Amino acid sequence: MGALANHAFSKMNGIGNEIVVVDLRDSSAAVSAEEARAVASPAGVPYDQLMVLQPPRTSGTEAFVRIYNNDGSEANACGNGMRCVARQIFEATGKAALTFETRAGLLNCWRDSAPGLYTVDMGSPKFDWRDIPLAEEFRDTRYIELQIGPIDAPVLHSPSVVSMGNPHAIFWVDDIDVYDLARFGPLLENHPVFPERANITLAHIVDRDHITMRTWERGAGLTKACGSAACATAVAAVRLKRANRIVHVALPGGSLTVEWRERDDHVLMTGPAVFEYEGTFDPALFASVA
Ligand SMILES: N[C@@H](CCC[C@H](N)C(=O)O)C(=O)O
Repeated sequence: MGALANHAFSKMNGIGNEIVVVDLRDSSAAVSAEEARAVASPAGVPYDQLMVLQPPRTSGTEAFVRIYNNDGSEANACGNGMRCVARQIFEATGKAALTFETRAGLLNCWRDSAPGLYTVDMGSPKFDWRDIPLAEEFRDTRYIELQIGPIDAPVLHSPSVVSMGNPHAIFWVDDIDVYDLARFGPLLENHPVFPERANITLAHIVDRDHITMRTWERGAGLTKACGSAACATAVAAVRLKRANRIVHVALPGGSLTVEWRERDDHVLMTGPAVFEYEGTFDPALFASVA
């Protein structure tokens, strides 16, 4: 039956990115890909990412957080989901700052001075083609040239690529709404140059302080917001010398502020985390899970 039957969950969102949080810190059970998919099934609780808190592995951390996309795949990083997890633990503990561990490493989170906003230190971006990863060598990842058959939109051939713990490709366009991202997204996500697939973003630089964007997420499809994509996009724009180190990023579900801090190379993402409802998983959801 697995780890989640009859277990409590919180449904939250980070600027419209649908997040389910499950606290399994008192258990040694792990969530399988099949269980994660069962939660996302029509009878379950719709989500883009399922954030599962497991017992801490490193002293000084609150939890090891495993992150599942709704196709059951696991991600190393999820900015919006981490703000939701942080809000839940801030409210439970009253602490002022928290450290979590993810497959992307240790992440520090704190409450912003503005009420209702939370900051996650997403760590350092990576640009080397081996770290993103790409299937072949590209010396300069500020732009790479993709060989793409069925896409006849030239701007969708030369993205910037960045790892923010997970792989991102950012396509710079004049208007983020004219391209059919639901059609191009899956083709680009699964392009052979991305051996671990990639999150696909269309972004427009409004001015040095403002970017608009929308994302087709690896493993989750079109979402209202992707926090790590906002960080990757801000960093890529700074690398191209087209944005300042602190930039406001507008996504379909709301806005984030992203700072790529010069002194330690870390990327700080600030935004809200909204609590929607809580519940208990119906065991019937997992009846066919091995
Ligand atoms: N929505 C997330 C990103 C979640 C993971 C992503 N789909 C991946 O597989 O890399 C965010 O807010 O960062």
